[in-house]
Amino acid sequence: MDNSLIIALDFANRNEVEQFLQPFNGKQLFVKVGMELFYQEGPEIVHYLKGNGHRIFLDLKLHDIPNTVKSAMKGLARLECDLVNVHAAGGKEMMRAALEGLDEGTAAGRMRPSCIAVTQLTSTSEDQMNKEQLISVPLETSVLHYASLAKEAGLDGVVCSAWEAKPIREKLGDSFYTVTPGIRMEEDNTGDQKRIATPEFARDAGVSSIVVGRSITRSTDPVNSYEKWLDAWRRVQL
Ligand SMILES: O=C(O)c1cc(=O)[nH]c(=O)n1[C@@H]1O[C@H](COP(=O)(O)O)[C@@H](O)[C@H]1O
Repeated sequence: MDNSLIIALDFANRNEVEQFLQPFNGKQLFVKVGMELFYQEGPEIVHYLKGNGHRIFLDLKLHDIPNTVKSAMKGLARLECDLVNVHAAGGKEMMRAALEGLDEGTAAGRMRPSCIAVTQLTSTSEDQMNKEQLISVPLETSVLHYASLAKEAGLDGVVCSAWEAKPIREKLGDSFYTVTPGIRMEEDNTGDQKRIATPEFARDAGVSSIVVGRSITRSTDPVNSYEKWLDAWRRVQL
């Protein structure tokens, strides 16, 4: 999670993933497998990507009763991904159960996957949160609250927007990961994201990693686009 650029492989099936990866000529990437791809292809897609040397963020955003999350995480740990996630809204007990499941499912001698909690989705605006979730505090307060719960539960970090990364680091420390989607270049389409930020803004906020999906995966030249993004992200890291 150390200044990585994570590519969100939001594709419908393995065939599309293979087509996307083919021009990268075996380059090892940090990729995110989300529910669209996983629900279609199952654990096999993780084996395939790992087999090709990619690091994996398995983004299934677990949110259920603690017992169910624990059992699900026990199974997911066996896939030996680098990073998995839950929804902080599931509560501290559920987050602790997620870690217990991961610990139980991790083979002896292996590192358990890092586990982070989604705070408020980057597609959620403050107005929407106030009206639809009936949370009447500012959005940053809600994100900080969820981040604190995640830390208390023992998680390794959170998913948040780059806008909340700095206050989270200030409150919870630099070693607590802030993984931030909703990153866009000035010229990119916003799509359904509400709390977007540029790579430069993310750098200044000190985020741990950025997640980039459609700006790369829907580009007419994904390799060139990836290199451009990597350049921007690396340049801003200096
Ligand atoms: O957990 C996530 O990865 C996630 C959390 C969040 O708050 N917002 C968010 O966009 N994501 C994911 O990050 C990716 C962003 O994709 P793009 O908007 O296409 O760059 C998608 O795969 C989302 O599922």
